[in-house]
Formats: sequence, structure tokens, C-alpha cells
Amino acid sequence: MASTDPPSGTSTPLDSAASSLGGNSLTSSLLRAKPYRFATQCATVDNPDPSHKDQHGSSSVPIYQTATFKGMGGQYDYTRSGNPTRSHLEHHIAKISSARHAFAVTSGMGALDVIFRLLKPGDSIIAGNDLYGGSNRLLTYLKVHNGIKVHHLDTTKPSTLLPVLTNPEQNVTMVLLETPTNPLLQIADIAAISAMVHQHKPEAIIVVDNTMMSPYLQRPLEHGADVVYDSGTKYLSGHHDLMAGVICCNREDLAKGIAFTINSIGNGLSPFDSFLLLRGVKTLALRLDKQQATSHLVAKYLHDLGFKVNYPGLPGHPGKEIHDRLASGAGAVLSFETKDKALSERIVGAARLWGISVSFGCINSLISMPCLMSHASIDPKVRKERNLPEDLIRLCVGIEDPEDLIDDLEAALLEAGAVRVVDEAGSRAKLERVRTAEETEEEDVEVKVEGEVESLIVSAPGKVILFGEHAVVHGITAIAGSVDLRCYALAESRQDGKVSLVLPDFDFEATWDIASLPWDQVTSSAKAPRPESTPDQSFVDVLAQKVVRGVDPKVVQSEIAFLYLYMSLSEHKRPSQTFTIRSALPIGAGLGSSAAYSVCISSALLYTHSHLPLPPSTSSAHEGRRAITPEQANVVNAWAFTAEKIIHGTPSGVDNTVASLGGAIAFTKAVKGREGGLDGLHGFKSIRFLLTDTKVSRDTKTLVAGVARRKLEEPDLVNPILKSIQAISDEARRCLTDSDMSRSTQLSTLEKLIDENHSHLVSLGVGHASLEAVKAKTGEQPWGLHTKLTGAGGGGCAVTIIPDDFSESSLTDLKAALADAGFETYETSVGGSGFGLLSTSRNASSVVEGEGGAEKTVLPDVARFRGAAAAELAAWAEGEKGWAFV
Ligand SMILES: N[C@@H](CCSC[C@H](N)C(=O)O)C(=O)O
Repeated sequence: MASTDPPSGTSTPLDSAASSLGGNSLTSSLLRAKPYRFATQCATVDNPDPSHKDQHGSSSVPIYQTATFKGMGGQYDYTRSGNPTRSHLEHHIAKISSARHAFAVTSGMGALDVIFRLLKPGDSIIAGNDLYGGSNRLLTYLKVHNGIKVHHLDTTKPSTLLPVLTNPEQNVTMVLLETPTNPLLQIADIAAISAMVHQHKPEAIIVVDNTMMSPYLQRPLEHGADVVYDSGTKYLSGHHDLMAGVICCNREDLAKGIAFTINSIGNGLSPFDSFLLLRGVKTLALRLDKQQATSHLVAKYLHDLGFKVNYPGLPGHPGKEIHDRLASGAGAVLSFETKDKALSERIVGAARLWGISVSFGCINSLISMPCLMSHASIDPKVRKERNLPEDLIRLCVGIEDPEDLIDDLEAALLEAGAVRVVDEAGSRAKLERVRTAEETEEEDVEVKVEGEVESLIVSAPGKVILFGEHAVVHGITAIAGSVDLRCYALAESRQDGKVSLVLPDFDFEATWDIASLPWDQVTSSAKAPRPESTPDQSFVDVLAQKVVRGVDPKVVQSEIAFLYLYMSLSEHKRPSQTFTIRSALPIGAGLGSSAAYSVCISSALLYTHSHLPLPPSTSSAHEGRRAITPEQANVVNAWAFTAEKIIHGTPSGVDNTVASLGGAIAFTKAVKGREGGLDGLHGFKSIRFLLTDTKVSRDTKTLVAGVARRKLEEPDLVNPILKSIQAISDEARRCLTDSDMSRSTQLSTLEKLIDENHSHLVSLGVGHASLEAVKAKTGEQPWGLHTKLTGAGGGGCAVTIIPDDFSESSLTDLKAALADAGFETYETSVGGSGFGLLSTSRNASSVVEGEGGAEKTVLPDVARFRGAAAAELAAWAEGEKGWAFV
């Protein structure tokens, strides 16, 4: 193993004496202090031990072709444990890889095996679903023989890792990334994934296979990875005349473990191969520059002919933006599809200059079919599941003349019948790709176009604060629960390059040209997988100033939140969609309508933009409960919180959490160094409430500020009230979660707490005559019910608990009496499901028994959804089967 000190000529700070010199000396000192560029670093091999001089001054590192070393207590004793030629190589590799430690072993797979030995039985590893066949084979071995759980996930979408990462039953200790992947050249955001993994699983190690890029183009340790390995057989050596693997890391503990394994199993690189590899590395930059330049030409050539080409250097590559951030070039491997396996075989067979061979990185150009060669060890069924096309051709571009390479490829394409000549004039005949018979057939029947996304309906509940409003601002616990008045969003795909937001309840509709949206404003902080804790204000400002169409401030905020999430979650697909959003919740009545809206847009976008996998479809409402995992709900909640922040500035997070997760929660805000927290209250049966909207509008900000001012001016009055409210919330929490408490005791306890909390709120100055009127009416005989204001007070809504045995006729009478007094009532229950999802696609919609027992697929009645009055939406949703809920 080798550890690096700053390489000579790389970063020596100017000493003070030099800086005091003038003229030539200063200029020369400055020049000497400049770090060497990569190509120079490659070509200059420093001695790992600067005090050691070769006795003959050899220009090239000698091959210490010896198994043993004489004497005792010296640096080397046995070549398995260490060898001077290998040390030189390892030192050199560490230097060019931004690494403190480097190790050279006998192959790339040998390197991965050494790294995998950091795992223990019971550990889980996350790896990509597009990865080198040999890595897949070794992972399968670990799964079958070593008790290690392996999760193959789509690493191009970091959010898909979250459910496994945050699952307490999965002890994820390693995440293995390839980027670009082999053979589909897909991009994984090393920086985003490393940050996410380190946040959720600080003990997990991010390992990156950097073979495709080599340290010249990408140095993953600089982006947060913990361990990087390369098959040295490829670009590092460059000539396909040796097998080698290298491992780099910065962490001492990992370096120790790796060194121990290499010495124990004895797969350190031999002296002769170390010499050869060191020689190859010297020309790495030179070779790759040439290979990469030609790769761009070849990729463009194939793309222009009409083939689907995978190469991150092509403008339309879906991961290009991320790749350009991580790496300084697209590399020299590309793959393309012909849509016909036999045709691909003919092309490969017809190539002459392109040698049919596995591997890549050689100065000679190679052509291969991954499914028959490098990835043949992956079960064909698994290859199919992972969308690895059997017809895929991989090209590894060498240093030959680009014209010769393109000529040879063109000849092979023509001979195989993959292209035909359409115009022979000019120095190069004009060709076009011949569509396969299957493709032409498919085009006739295929209705789904590329870029189309799933259409679906989502819904999210509103919330009611049962206890602790206002006091929550001052660090007192609030208890809030979901209400079964919900917001609904229908997301439909279209194909005209436009996106629409339709809010029928506001009589609002806007359509934007997707291409004309300000995409340059979507900074990495605003992007998936997880939103930043604060929305990007300059992005919000641009949307507000240049893009939104509405006039009503509520509509404007909803538009901005929608566009912010749509653009942040679009990544490169930018799908054409229409979002129609309806709400059964009264707007601005303190029932969390904006949070329900935020959860609807967040979930609809996360699912239709494939950041989250759709839950399995279900045929009954009951089966759908808990079909959406809490991990997915947390991702939805995080983006909904961003939308809430855009709409409200600094919301507490209670509303969106209840709208995402459902049930009830106890929320305590962190105040003055005291820790806050948010706990789900589990195990209580939903409770019926009557919500009464007084229709008296009020300004929440003014009411909150009023309580704060009173607290400052009259601390002796306000502080004891806050203390009592804390006691009320504590008792409510115990009562709601005590499974031994009888239902009647539970309800009567809540009634008592409702009365107490209401009188405290009145003392805090947030009562209102209209609320007192509701309280008095509901408390009258024969009803005798208990009511409190909910939310900001000063008008808005009151909440009345309805005992289980309260008769329907009494309820009808009460509602009529309240309506006569000018109030609007909503019957609801508290503590139901969080957000729900109903797929409208052909495959995932519900299947019911039709005439004669035959099964038929029933699509949701979207026309009814659009046309129903707000009060009828719940009945419409009830009638639709196949909902999945949190
Ligand atoms: N028969 C070998 C195939 C090696 S493929 C080598 C290389 N990593 C590539 O992607 O071409 C095996 O089964 O491992």
C-alpha cells in the first residue's frame, strides 16, 4: 500500500523569502509553485520515499522480481506483503486519484472482492441495476453464500435508494455505484448519493467503480465517495497486456482493512505487472484525449443515422448535466441499439478494424455485444427485468484514425443491412437507418410515446389542530389529526410539449410551453432526490416575476409551488402533463388546504416522474391501506414541505406531515435551544367531529403576533396559560394512545380537554363572538356537545366532538341550526389515512367482476371528478376502487 504526501511540484506554498523577491525571481517562484496538470502528473513518477535514491539513477522504476527480501525488520520481507515496484505504482496511483491510500491487486474483480470483504453477514448492499456482469456475479455469490442482502436499484434516481436506506430492517453498510454504467452509460450522481447515504447511514461506505472514467476524467473521492476502484486492465494500462485492479481511499480505517485483506489473501499485483501498469499510466491522459475525441465523432455519427446511442457526451443524454458536473469528459465507451439481436450480431461480425473482444480501455478499438459477452453471466430473465437490450452493441474507441474507424463501422452497418444508401453524391454517401420489421409493426399499434408518464389521481387529507394551537409557536406541544375532507389531483400525460395547471374551484387554468420555462434557474439545490431545507428564493422570484399567470394571491402561490416542484422533479424528461386539482376542503379556514394541495402536487409529480415506484394496484379500499410505505410518504412529505414553504414562508411542518402520513401527531417546535420533535400517535380509532366554518375571515399572522406581544407584556398571565396548554396536550396524547382506556372514557376526557383548551385560547385573546356562538349552540340541549376553536381563532373554524352514540337525527338538527345561524358545517372524522393514490393506467386500474363472471378493467371516472361539486368529491372517491394509501 502507498500513502501520499503532497506530490513534488504540486502545491508548495511560497515561502515568505521568495515572496519578498522581485522581478524574475518572483515570477519563477510563482511558476514553480503552480500545481502540475494531470497529464504532467501522470508522466512524472515520484519516489514514494523521497529520501531513497536509486543507486544507478534509473529513469524507469526497476522491476524487483523477487519473492523475498533479506534481513529482518526492513520495509519489505515478502512480495505478497509488499514490493518496491508495487509501492511506486501505488504511490503514483494515489497521487493521480486525489487519494491518501492506493493498492494494486491482480484484477478489477480482485479489487472488488477485497472491498466486499469489508462486509459482514446480515449487511445489506445497494448496487445499481445496470452494472458490469462480473460485479453482478460476485454480488450474487455474496447473497447466496455469505448472507449479504443485495438490492439492485436504479441509481440514476437517488430517491429510489431512500426506502431501503431508511428501512430499519436493512442494515445498509455499502452502496456500490458505477457511473457511467456498463454497458448503458447511465449516470449516477455520486455527490448527491454520497450526501444522502452519509446523512441517513453515516456508517455506510460509498464505493465507486471508476473504470469507465479513470482518474483522468473523474475522481469520485472528490465527490464524497469513500472507496474507488478501477480495473487497471482498462485505461490505466491502456494496452490489454496485463490484468490489474487498483483501490483508492482516504480513510485510515478502510485502508487498514484493505491492506490486511490483500496481504492475507495474497492478491497484490506482481512486480512485473506493477512495472507494466506504471508504464501505461504515464500516457493515460494522452491516450484518453484521443480516444474520447474520436468517441464523440462515432457517437454523433451513429446518432445522426438514427440509432439510439448511449453516450454522456451527446447533447440529449439524460444524465449529461450531472455527468458534466462530476467528470471532465464523456470517456471512450459508448453503446447503441439496433432493435434486432441478429442484426447486431451481423454488424459485430462484419467489423474489421473494430476487434471483437470483451474489455475496454485499450488503444485498439473494440466491438462487443454485452449480453453475449461481458454481461453473459447475468441471467437472461434478470437482464430483461433490468431493461438490458439483447441487441445492444458496445464500442470501445481506441487511438486509430477516426476516419478509418467510421469507415469500418459504416462498411459493417451496410454489410449487415442496418443502414441503406439514400444519396451517393459527396465524399461520404448519405445513409439512413433501416427500421426493423418489428419496429414498423410496433409503431402501428403503439400508442404510448417516449416521454409519456403514468396518469394517476392522488388525494391528501386536511388537518385539524385538536389541542395546542398558538401555544405551539412558543414551544408547547400541539396535537393535530387528519380530517377526511381531502384535496385531489389528477395528473394526465399529453404529448404537445406543454404543461397545464387547472384549478376548477378557483376558475383558473394556465398552460406553459415546457421549453420556455426558466430551466436555467433549477439549481442543484432545488433538484431531486430531496429538496433543500429552504426553497431556492431566486428561483421562486423568477417564477413569480416571469412565469405565473394568476391574479388572486392564493392562486399565484399555488402556481409558484407547482412550477417549482414540477421543474425540480422533472430532471431531463420534462414530461407534458395536465394537473387538475380539486378540493373538498374549505380554503383558508385553517384546515390545512394548502398542505393537502402541496402533498397532492408533490406525490403526483414524484410518482409520474418515476422518482417513486408505484405501489401494487389493489381492488378494495381496505387492501389499499398501508400499500404506500412510510419511507415513500416521507419523501412526499419533504417535497410537500418545500411547497408549503413557498406558499406560507415559515410553516411549522405540522400540516404537510398530517396530510402526508395521516393519523394524528404530536408536534413540538424547537424553541430557544429546547429540542423539538414530531411523533406519530398510533393506535387510536378515528373520532367523529363536526367542523363549523364561521366564515369570519381573519389574519393568522396578526393573531399569532398578538399572542406573542401579550406574552412579552403580560408574562405572568400568558406563561401559566401556556403551561396549562402543555398539560392538556400531554393528557390528550396519553388518552389518544392508551389502548387500555375505554372508548367512552377516551371521548369524555377529550371533551373535558376541549373545553379547557378553548377557554385558555379565549384568555390569550384569539376568541371571537362567532366562535362563541357556535360553542353555545352546540352546547345547548338536547345536543350538549363540546366545542373549541381550531387553528388561528379570531373567526375561522370551530371543532365539535361527536360522541359515537350521537343520533343521526340530532346531528341533522344541529347542522340545520348552525346553518340557520349563517355557518357552514362539515361532518368529518379525525385520524384517517394519509395521502392516497389511484392509478388511471390500463394495467394498474382496478379489475372487477363483470357479466358472466368475466373480469373487466374499470378506469376511474375522471369526467365525474372534474364536474362534481366540491361536496360530492368524497362520494366520487369512495366509488373508485383501487386506491392505495399510506
Ligand atoms: N469472461 C469474462 C468476461 C470479462 S468482461 C471484462 C470487462 N469488464 C468488460 O466489461 O468487458 C467474465 O466472465 O468475467
